[in-house]
Order: sequence, then C-alpha cells, then structure tokens
Amino acid sequence: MLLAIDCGNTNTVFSIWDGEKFLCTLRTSTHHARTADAYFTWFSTLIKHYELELDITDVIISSTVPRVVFNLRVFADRFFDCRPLVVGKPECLLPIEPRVDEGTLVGPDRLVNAAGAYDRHGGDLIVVDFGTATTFDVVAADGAYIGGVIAPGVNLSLEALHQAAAALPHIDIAKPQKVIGTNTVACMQSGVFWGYVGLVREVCDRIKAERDRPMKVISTGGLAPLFQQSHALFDAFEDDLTMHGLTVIYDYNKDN
Ligand SMILES: Nc1ncnc2c1ncn2[C@@H]1O[C@H](COP(=O)(O)OP(=O)(O)O)[C@@H](O)[C@H]1O
Ligand SMILES: CC(C)(COP(=O)(O)O)[C@@H](O)C(=O)NCCC(=O)O
Ligand SMILES: [K+]
Repeated sequence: MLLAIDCGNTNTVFSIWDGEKFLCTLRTSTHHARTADAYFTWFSTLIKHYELELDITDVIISSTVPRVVFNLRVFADRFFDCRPLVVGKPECLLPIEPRVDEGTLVGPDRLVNAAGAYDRHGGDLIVVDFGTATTFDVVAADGAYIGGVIAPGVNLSLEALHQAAAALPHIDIAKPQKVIGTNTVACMQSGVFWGYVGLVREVCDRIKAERDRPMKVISTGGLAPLFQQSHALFDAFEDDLTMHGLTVIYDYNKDN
C-alpha cells in the first residue's frame, strides 16, 4: 500500500492508494516545523476514523516547501520503515523529463500534475492549479512538462489587498452575482473573482496561440471548484489530479 503525500505552501494532503483506488484522503496545514512524531500523532488519530486495514509499505512525497521534506522522510522511515521517493530528487525518475531552461528547478507539484494529466488525457494540455499560487503547467504531445505560467493565488491576492490598504478587510473569496459591487466586500470579491476568470481565459488563449494547436484545459487545486462553472474555462475539473500523478510516478519508478 502506498502513502502519497502532496505538500503545498498552504496545505499538506495524505492519500492512501491500494493499487486501484484511494482509500482515504487526509488534509492538514503545512508547517515546516512539524516533526515526524507530530505527523504520526495526527495521522494515526485521524486514520482510526476510517477503520481501514492498513499496510503501508511505500511512501512518495511531492513538496513545494523544501524544509518539510526532512521531517516527512523521518516519518516514512520511522513509522513505515521505508525510504520515500521524493519527486524532484535525482533518484526519483519521471516518465518523461521536463524541457525547460537549464538549471531551472520546476516545482515538483507541477511535474506531478503533468504526469497525472498526461496519463488521463494524453498530450497537449494545460493544467491550471488553484493553490497558494495559480499555476499553468503546459504538457507537450509526448507528455513532457515544457513550462507554463505562475500567477498569484486567489487568496494571496485578497490577502495582499487587505495587507496593503487600511480600509480593506480580510475576506473569503466567493463568486459574486454581479460585476458592479455595491459594498466594499462585493467590490473586492468582484475584482478578484472576475479578474481571475479573465486571467485564466487570456493566459490559456495565449498558450494555445503560442503552441498553435488545440489543447485541453484541466483545473485542479483547492480553489478550482469556485471557477468550475465559470464560462467554460475548463474541459475537466479533477480534484485528485496531483494525487493521481503521484501514483503514476510511483508506478513508473517501480517498473524501471
Ligand atoms: N474547500 C476549500 N474552500 C475554500 N478554500 C479552500 C478550500 N481548499 C483550499 N482552500 C484554499 O485554497 C487555497 C489553495 O489551497 P491548496 O490547493 O490546498 O493550496 P496548496 O496546494 O498551495 O497548499 C488556500 O488558500 C486554501 O486556504
Ligand atoms: C509555483 C509554486 C509556488 C506553486 O506552489 P503551490 O501553490 O502548489 O503551493 C511551486 O510550484 C514552486 O515553488 N515552483 C518552483 C518554481 C517553478 O515551478 O518554476
Ligand atoms: K499551484
């Protein structure tokens, strides 16, 4: 049984894969100072709720936060007696190497998204991941990650407004009914929500024009559901795309 760990800048997600399906998914906030023992306390307490027969033999980790990897490695070693595969490290093979500028360290989450999306949809894709940052990962016809776009995340944009302007409150994102806000909160939500709809449309159109071919657009990430119904931006929404990519990379390493 595989424990797949996807650590983003905001949230860390653990999923258990039995070779055919995910048995359960647990989410906690990302803290670089969390120890291996603290991970285990949290994990073992929560997992009881699912009443599963667990036999975890392997662990794979993708982390956009380099500092958490040490404690997750200790966690895997101490409690599951295994050496985890860490995406982005030389010993973790990728089904196909990224084609980017030499010396570029691509976020492992983006490599994982590319692998997961290619496995499900084939090539010529754009994966839009609404996480801490909003990333666009471009996948070529052969499945290679060939670059993309990094924009500030939705919540980060709202937080930046609040931090920089004395009269703007801390608010949560929501889809506004109208564009013209008639109060401060509605104005902020409109700017960020409709601004992102425009951002996604413009960036995807330009990527397709630059690649000069039709491309499928897949959305994922914590805030993707909010944009799912918005004006046919996406061909598919897959909230488990990163987790699926981790199982694809794990299988590839087992076989090679
Ligand atoms: N179900 C949800 N509803 C509202 N906001 C969410 C939800 N899940 C995640 N978020 C928010 O979406 C943002 C991105 O979350 P996530 O995709 O987990 O980020 P990351 O992968 O970068 O850690 C965060 O600001 C988080 O607070
Ligand atoms: C762009 C990111 C911050 C997105 O991370 P996330 O929103 O998932 O926490 C992450 O993929 C990253 O740190 N990338 C490194 C730079 C690059 O991918 O080119
Ligand atoms: K992201």
